[in-house]
Amino acid sequence: MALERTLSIIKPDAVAKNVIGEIETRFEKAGLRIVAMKMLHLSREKAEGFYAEHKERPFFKDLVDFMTSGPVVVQVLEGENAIQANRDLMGATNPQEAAPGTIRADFAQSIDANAVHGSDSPESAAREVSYFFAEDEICPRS
Ligand SMILES: Nc1ncnc2c1ncn2[C@@H]1O[C@H](COP(=O)(O)OP(=O)(O)OP(=O)(O)O)[C@@H](O)[C@H]1O
Repeated sequence: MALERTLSIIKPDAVAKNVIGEIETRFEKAGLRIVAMKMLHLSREKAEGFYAEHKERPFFKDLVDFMTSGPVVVQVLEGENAIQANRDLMGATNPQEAAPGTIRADFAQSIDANAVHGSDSPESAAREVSYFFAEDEICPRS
């Protein structure tokens, strides 16, 4: 077991539904420590850079439109196997396929408006955490 950090985003649909607190509670109850957090409204440039790996995909413009449609909450979660633990809490990308009790099953309405993002590998976690946070904005490891 390894202590990891992962980047999580509460997307505009979940912020608009007033479920920020419920989602943060799930992280805390699962033993994922919130070690950095900020609310912001992404510019197109910031959202396009974040999702650069998807820029040739047909859904890229819709994804950027959606991610810039309202504020998001970005946080760094730390814990044992945090990357996979967070993805287990999130559920499948398509909420119709997400297991009962997951964040997406409970709060998401569609594959675009799917409530949360979570890094999917150690490499993407490192890139994504540093895309939003300087090292001195993250609480030191406990
Ligand atoms: N076929 C699709 N149609 C529309 N939007 C999509 C589609 N596939 C993915 N997306 C959107 O792009 C995001 C990034 O896709 P990716 O394949 O990285 O999914 P993910 O890793 O499950 O989700 P995320 O990266 O947000 O945690 C998804 O969360 C979703 O909002």
